[in-house]
Amino acid sequence: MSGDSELGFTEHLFKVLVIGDHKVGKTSFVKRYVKNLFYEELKTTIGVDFSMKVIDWDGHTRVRLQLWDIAGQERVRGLNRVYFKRSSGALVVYDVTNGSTLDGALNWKDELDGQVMLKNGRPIPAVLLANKCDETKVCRRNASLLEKLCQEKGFIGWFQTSAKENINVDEATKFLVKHILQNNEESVKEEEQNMQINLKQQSKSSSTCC
Ligand SMILES: Nc1nc2c(ncn2[C@@H]2O[C@H](COP(=O)(O)OP(=O)(O)OP(=O)(O)O)[C@@H](O)[C@H]2O)c(=O)[nH]1
Repeated sequence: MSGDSELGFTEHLFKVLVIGDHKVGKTSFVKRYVKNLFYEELKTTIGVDFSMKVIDWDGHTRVRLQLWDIAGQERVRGLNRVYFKRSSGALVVYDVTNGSTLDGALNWKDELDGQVMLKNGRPIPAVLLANKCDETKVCRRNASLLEKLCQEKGFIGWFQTSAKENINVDEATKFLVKHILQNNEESVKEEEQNMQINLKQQSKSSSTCC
């Protein structure tokens, strides 16, 4: 959703999903990003938690980011179709200390692509987050595996992150928002082009009429 504010800002409201398996650090990532806080102990998310962050992107663009932190268990419960609707992008999180959560992240990405897409049929931008990197850094071999997975699965990129140590939290989110804004610009252009084509066709058919 986009519009012009009275102050001359273009305002955008984007819904961003934060998805991944149980305990990989989704809520921690959001809390670090929005409030710059970290907790060693957190209650398990039930259903979905919402947070909002307002970003002054540049001198004339303001982005309201609505973050949907979806409980890891929700994939099992199959309620994602409801949560994924009208989302503009996704942060797909796994825990570097728990290898099976990478498979989980790839499954989340498959589900996402099966349920939501851009107007032009392409997948919505998604970034893969290798979280808890304060515990073990992603080694070079794993880095090339992640590159490969990103290409195969259509992630726009990956970051090693730590919600605990505040590593790459802003950077990864900014990277995603940049892509969302680009997609938004492209779809506005496509709509304008389609409108012009329609107008041309209408004026052609009215001039040849009778
Ligand atoms: N070392 C380390 N621990 C983390 C990090 N991020 C989260 N944790 C810890 O991991 C545990 C789970 O974090 P949550 O943020 O609740 O995970 P979640 O993915 O939201 O979990 P669900 O709500 O069950 O889906 C907590 O004990 C956090 O303190 C991190 O970057 N590094």
